[in-house]
Amino acid sequence: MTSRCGVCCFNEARRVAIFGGTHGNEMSGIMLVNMWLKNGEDIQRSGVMTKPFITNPRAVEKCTRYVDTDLNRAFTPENLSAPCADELPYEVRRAQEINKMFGPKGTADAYDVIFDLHNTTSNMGSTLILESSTDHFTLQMVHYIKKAIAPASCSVLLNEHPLLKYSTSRSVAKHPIGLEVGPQPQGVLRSNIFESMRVIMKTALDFIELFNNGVEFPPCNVDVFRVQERMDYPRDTNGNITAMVHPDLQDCDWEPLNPGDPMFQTFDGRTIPYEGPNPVYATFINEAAYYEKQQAFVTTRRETLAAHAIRKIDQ
Ligand SMILES: CC(=O)N[C@@H](CC(=O)O)C(=O)O
Ligand SMILES: [Zn+2]
Repeated sequence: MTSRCGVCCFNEARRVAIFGGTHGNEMSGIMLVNMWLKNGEDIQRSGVMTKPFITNPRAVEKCTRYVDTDLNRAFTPENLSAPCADELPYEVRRAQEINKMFGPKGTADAYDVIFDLHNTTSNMGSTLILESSTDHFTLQMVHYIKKAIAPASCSVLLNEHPLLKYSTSRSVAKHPIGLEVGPQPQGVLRSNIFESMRVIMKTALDFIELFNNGVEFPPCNVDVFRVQERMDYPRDTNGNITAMVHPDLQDCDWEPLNPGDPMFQTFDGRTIPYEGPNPVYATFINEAAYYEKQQAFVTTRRETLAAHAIRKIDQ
């Protein structure tokens, strides 16, 4: 990235990948990618090479999140540099392959953009997930998508928390972006969720085409929800949960959770309130995949980010 006259300049985004099946039971992304592998009409844009790709085929085949370990946590420097060996967990070997094909992560050879398609059992609607508040290319893309799909809406989750950030499949790209759409049960395909995801992907590719054609995008603001804290269920000494998400919180993703508001409900009907110091916005509420990660929901706070003007580097 270079900056001149307050405009951030980036190389054309010529190599773009769309990942589906990073989790093998999140059906919309898997079905879309398989559809696009057969017929790529939706995703063809002039001057853009877009590659649809199933990231965890063994998990897809079994319709399970992962086989040995979560692929969307596997792209750590240690894993990516581990000597190749048959004893390595399947997803670690797969991460190394993906890093070779689409990376190497952190280098000039890496793909320009990787979209990673996910579904959640939470009532989050369409959510774009960003990993950096200073990537003005993805901020501009998110702004474009939000405007283009209105009155439909799309939230933006920013995960650059020093401890809670994880090493995603998309992190191999120069500009990583996650797309999380719910609610959709694991292993289930819902047409409305599939369609929302398809529209957002088409819109994102429209943005990339415009950018590559030399369109300059003026400065703008983007409202995001920044990941703050992970909240676990109450558990007994054996690690079993002793309460459920409270009915007043269930399905209330992106709504304010105030100190004193009901948070959990014990099996005998007692309410456990939220006791944080100030109001937060909860999301990933009751995500099925997060029971094993000791996480009932995530708290976020709202923030407005200023995106710089961008355009492509003159060649
Ligand atoms: C439900 C789910 O899989 N969510 C994704 C979120 C992300 O891609 O950052 C994950 O935990 O990897
Ligand atoms: Zn997922």
